[in-house]
Amino acid sequence: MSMPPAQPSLRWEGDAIVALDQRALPLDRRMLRLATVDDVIDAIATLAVRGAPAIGLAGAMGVALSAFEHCRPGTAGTCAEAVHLDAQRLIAARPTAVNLAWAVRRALERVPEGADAVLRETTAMLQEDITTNRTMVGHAVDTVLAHTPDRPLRVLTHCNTGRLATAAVGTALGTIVALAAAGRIAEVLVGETRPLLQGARLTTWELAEAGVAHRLCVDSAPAAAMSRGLVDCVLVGADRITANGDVANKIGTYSLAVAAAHHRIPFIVVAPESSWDRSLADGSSILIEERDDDEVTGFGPVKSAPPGTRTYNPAFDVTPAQLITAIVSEHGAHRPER
Ligand SMILES: CSC[C@@H](O)[C@@H](O)C(=O)COP(=O)(O)O
Repeated sequence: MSMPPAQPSLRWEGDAIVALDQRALPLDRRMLRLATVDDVIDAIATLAVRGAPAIGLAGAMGVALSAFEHCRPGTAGTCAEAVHLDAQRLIAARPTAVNLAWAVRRALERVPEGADAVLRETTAMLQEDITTNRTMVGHAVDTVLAHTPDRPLRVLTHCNTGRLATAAVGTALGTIVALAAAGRIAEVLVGETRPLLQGARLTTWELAEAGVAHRLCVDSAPAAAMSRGLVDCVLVGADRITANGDVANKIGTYSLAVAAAHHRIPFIVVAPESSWDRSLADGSSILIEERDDDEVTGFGPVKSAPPGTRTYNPAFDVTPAQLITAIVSEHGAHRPER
């Protein structure tokens, strides 16, 4: 199956989820058909579907798949129990992005009304993601322009926060594409985002698709680029934002924020309201996903470290609120207290 560029990264089709396999990009555009809860868990855990809003939507659709499997007339008791167990497994597929738990729980609320009601809820969530993206990007464009010089900008971004990570234009990357459409982008510097290369494989692909000028750099280059005046603003997404404004995002985000603060460069986070977790006072209690050694000791079949090398491989880090210039959602810009 191949997909023309404008189609969304995931959708419901017939009796299954159809998703672009992000593991294969940019070399191969193949679509996956996820017909069972196990398919969805595997797609989320292996990052075939990735990015906080997108895994939330996939998780919610996973609840719909579970409801269609377990809930038929006369199965009320067993249905609720079975779907709740599947929901717990879906939430556990990736622990850091709160959007996953938020979306799965929202879909779960519809289970007593039957599987069709769960599916309708996921369709509503998908539509909401489209309008949320649009509104959020509008606020984020205004916020960036309020904090940067009046000329085409050099912006730096990390990981992938575009249409692949959401159901629509994206968050930070959607903002960059909108700024480019308004003639306000000179160049985007894209951090490659080791170990799984979401920047190198996905963000460059999206920027090329949108016709936005960009250069790829290794994850250790941004501080040097800032010191040479190559960065006017840093724009990133979020996986979980705590009550005080601490932000968990892709590993490497924290070091970008430290470097940006040192160089007095605005550091702006763009994320929907569903990325906020106000039940946590600050980022110290965010559960950070640790991933397998082999993501660091090589890439795909190519090994770069001696066999048996142990690794430190957190998928995310936490940027303290005081390093953040603004956090922008569909409700507007929030400036964390310093
Ligand atoms: C709009 S996506 C926001 C975040 O989910 C994104 O910045 C990120 O860290 C994604 O990590 P990933 O491990 O690729 O799912």
